[in-house]
Amino acid sequence: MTVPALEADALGKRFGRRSWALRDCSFRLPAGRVCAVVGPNGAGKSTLLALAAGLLAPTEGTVRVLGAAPAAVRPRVGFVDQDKPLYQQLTVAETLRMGADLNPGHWDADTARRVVAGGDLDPDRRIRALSGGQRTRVALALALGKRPELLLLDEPMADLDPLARHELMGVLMGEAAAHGTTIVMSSHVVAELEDSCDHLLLVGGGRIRLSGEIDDLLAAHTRVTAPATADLAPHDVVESRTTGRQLGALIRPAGPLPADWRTGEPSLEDLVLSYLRNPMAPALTPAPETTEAAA
Ligand SMILES: Nc1ncnc2c1ncn2[C@@H]1O[C@H](COP(=O)(O)OP(=O)(O)OP(=O)(O)O)[C@@H](O)[C@H]1O
Repeated sequence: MTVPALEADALGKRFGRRSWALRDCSFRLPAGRVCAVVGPNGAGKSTLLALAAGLLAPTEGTVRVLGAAPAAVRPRVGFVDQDKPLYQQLTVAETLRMGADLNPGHWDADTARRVVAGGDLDPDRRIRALSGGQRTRVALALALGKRPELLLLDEPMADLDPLARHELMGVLMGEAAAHGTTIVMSSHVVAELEDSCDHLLLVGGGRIRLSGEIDDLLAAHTRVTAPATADLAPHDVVESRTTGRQLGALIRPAGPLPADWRTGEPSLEDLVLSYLRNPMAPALTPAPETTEAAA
């Protein structure tokens, strides 16, 4: 069996005495996947990534990264925090040199230089003089230069312009394809993730609400239009709305659907938005054994 890139078992993190940022999170991410982590503000995405990066310790449960405790595999993991912490007084070139010094034997200078060059950045410019998006580019260059097996990115595209997003997404996908790098990336822009990600973790209220391969998750759901009197009861209902004599719903069918219902597969954005609009919708997180068998 291949070792999963990321594996959480009943993982929980509490800040202070009562406030749980994450609770009872169990999932398994096979190696080599590009995984989107989505969820509303305050859902627990950054907390989850910081736990995986070993920057926070779990309050309960476990998280294993590349088959080991996060702290034990730090050299094999790249992490770009939402705040992109960099040394403000260093220049761009000095920052990349620091990357090379900190990662002897596995520093990919070409990739790091290419990421920086794509932004037309002056290598002698100090970090403190860069814009937010330019800083993101340097942070991504540092993380990619490390040639990590797992790359954890907390909203990496948030302050990039559309062209830079497109270009850097291409660089990330190129890395994943060329080196089998597992990428876990939180984002609020779901439409952008549809073409690049193959795995989804939807976090809400500190819990995992959806986890799995995106194709499987989409195939498990059906958007239906039925007569207003239709009985949805045997199915798991994510959301439903009646307008006049018609009922529109997103369901997880529990069996064959009546022939007079119109049906279609949702898009990823439709699926995610439906779950976000309906925090009480039943979760779909395959049992770890199932994921393991599929892997
Ligand atoms: N250091 C901390 N101390 C206390 N509470 C915290 C801390 N970090 C996060 N939290 C709380 O944990 C919860 C989850 O926060 P987290 O930053 O993980 O959410 P998020 O999904 O990344 O949100 P966003 O999309 O806004 O970035 C929130 O209620 C937040 O207030």
